[in-house]
Amino acid sequence: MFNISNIYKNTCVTSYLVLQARHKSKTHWSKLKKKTGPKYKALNHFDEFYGSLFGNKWESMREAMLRRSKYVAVINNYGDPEKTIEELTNRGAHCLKNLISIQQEFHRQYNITPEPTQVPAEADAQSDKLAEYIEKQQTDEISSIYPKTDNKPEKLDMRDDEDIVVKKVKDEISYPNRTLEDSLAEAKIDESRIIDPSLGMTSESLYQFLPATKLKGMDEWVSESVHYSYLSKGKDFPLVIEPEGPLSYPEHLKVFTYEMDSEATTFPEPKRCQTGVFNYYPMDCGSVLAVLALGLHPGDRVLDLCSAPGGKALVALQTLLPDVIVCNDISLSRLNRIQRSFRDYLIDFETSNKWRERVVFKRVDGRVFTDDQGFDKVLVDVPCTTDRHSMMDDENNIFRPDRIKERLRIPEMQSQLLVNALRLVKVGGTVVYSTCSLSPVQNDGVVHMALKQAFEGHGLVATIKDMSSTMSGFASTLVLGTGSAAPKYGQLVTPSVGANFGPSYICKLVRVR
Ligand SMILES: C[S@@+](CC[C@H](N)C(=O)[O-])C[C@H]1O[C@@H](n2cnc3c(N)ncnc32)[C@H](O)[C@@H]1O
Repeated sequence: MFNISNIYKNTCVTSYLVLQARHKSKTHWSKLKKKTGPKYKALNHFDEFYGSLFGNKWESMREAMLRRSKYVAVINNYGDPEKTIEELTNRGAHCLKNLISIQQEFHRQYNITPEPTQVPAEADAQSDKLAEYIEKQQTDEISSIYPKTDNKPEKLDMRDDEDIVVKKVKDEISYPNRTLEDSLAEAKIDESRIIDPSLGMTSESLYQFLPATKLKGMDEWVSESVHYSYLSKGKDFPLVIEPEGPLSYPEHLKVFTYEMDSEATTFPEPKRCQTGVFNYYPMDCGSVLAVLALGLHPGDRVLDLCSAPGGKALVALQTLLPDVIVCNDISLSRLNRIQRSFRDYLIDFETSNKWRERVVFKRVDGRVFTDDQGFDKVLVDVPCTTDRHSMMDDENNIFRPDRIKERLRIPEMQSQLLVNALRLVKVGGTVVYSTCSLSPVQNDGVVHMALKQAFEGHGLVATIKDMSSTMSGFASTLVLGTGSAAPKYGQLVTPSVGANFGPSYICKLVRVR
C-alpha cells in the first residue's frame, strides 16, 4: 500500500546504506591524514625497532600497550587507611606486600632461581639478527641520503645503539665474588672487548653518543633506527654487577592490586576522606617498584631529580621513612603540579612547618644540580620516549616532526642526568635510574654510558645491583622481561594483557667510590 511514511523510511534506509557503502570503500581523508600523525610514527618506529629486538614478544606487548593500562592503589596514610583497605579488599584487591611474601616463600621453598637475564645462544642469535638488520638500515639510509655514493659521510662506522646493547651481552659477565679491585684491574686491559681492532673500537667505546649537533643538516633524513650513533673513543671502566639481597618492603607502605589475569582491574575513583585528603593514589606498579628499589631507610635524605608530577615522591613519603625529600624538576608548571598533588594527599601540606622542613622544592636543570651535603638515595626518573603515551596520544608527542632534535638528544640528556645523580649521592648511597620506555638504548645503554662517563670524568665508581632475584616476589602481579626482553643491568616491567603495567625500566646502582 502506498504510504508516505514508508517512502520516507525507505529513502532513509537507502541513503544510510549508500553512506555505509561509501564509508567502507573509501577511508575518509581526515582519517588518512591522522595515520601519518605522531602516534602512528611512534608505532611504526616501535614495530620496526622492538619487533626486530624482541621478536614475537613485541606483538603481545604491543597489544597490551594499545589497551587501557592497569594501575595499583597506593593507600594514603594521611587519609583513612583502614577504611580504604577494607573497601578495596571487599572488591577483591590484594595487599602487594602479602602477594610478594607469598611468592618469595614459594620461590624459597621450591628453590626456584630466576631465569638468567639472557641465555648466550639467544643473545648470539639476537645479536646476529640485529647486526644484519642494522647493516641493511644503514645501507638504505646512506643510499637515500647519498644516492650516487659521492659525498658519503666520513663516518661509515656509525652504528645503531641497539647493536651495541646486544653485543655487550656477550662481553660483560657479572662476577659476584670478585672484589672491586679485581674488576678495576681487569677493566683496564680487557682486550676481549675489542670489536673491530682496525677501528680501535670497543663495545664500551661504541656507547659514546654522537652529539646531536653532528646531525645538523641531516635531521630530515636520519632514520629512526640509525639516529643514535657513536664515536670511537677507547678507555675502559669498571663494570661490576652484584646480586641484590631480598626486597625490604617498607612497613608503612600499603599498596593494593588485583592479581594477574583477574577480571577486576579498576578501582573506584579516589575520594576525599574526612581529613580532606584523597584516600588513595592510582599509579603504575612499575613506578612503585622504582621507589622500592631505593631501599629507603629511616632518616634518609632523598633527592628526586626529575620529580614532577610527583607520583614517586609521594610513594616515598608514604613509607614514612625519609627525613627530607628534595623534589627537583626543570619545569615550573610541572613543579606546581607536584605541589597541587601533595596538597591533595598530605594533611596541612601548605600550612605545617613539619612539611616545609621535610619536603623541599627545587627548580634546577638536573644535569647541573649541586648540593653540599650529599644524598643517601637519589631517584633519576628521566624524561624518555614515554612509549605507551607516544603510541596512544598525538598531544605533546615526542615523535612530532618538530621535536626530532629533542628526541635524538634524549639518551645524551638521560646519561648526563644519571652522571650527576652519581655525583650527588654519598659513597655507599643508592641511585635508581628509571624510564617508561622499552628501548635498550634509553635503559641499559644509558646506564652503561653514564657509568663510563662518571668514571672517566669524575673518577666515580658505582656497582649495578642485579635485582632479578629480588623481584621474584612480583611474579603474580606483573611481567618482567625475560629472554630477548631482559635487560642486562636493570629490570624491565613489560606490558601484558593480563598484567597491563609498564613499560618501566629500573636499574639500581650503589656508589662505591
Ligand atoms: C618521567 S617524568 C618524572 C615523573 C616523576 N618522577 C613521577 O613519578 O611523577 C620526567 C620529568 O623530568 C623533567 N625534566 C626534564 N628535563 C629535566 C632536567 N634537565 N632536569 C630536571 N628535570 C627535567 C620533566 O619536566 C618531567 O617532569
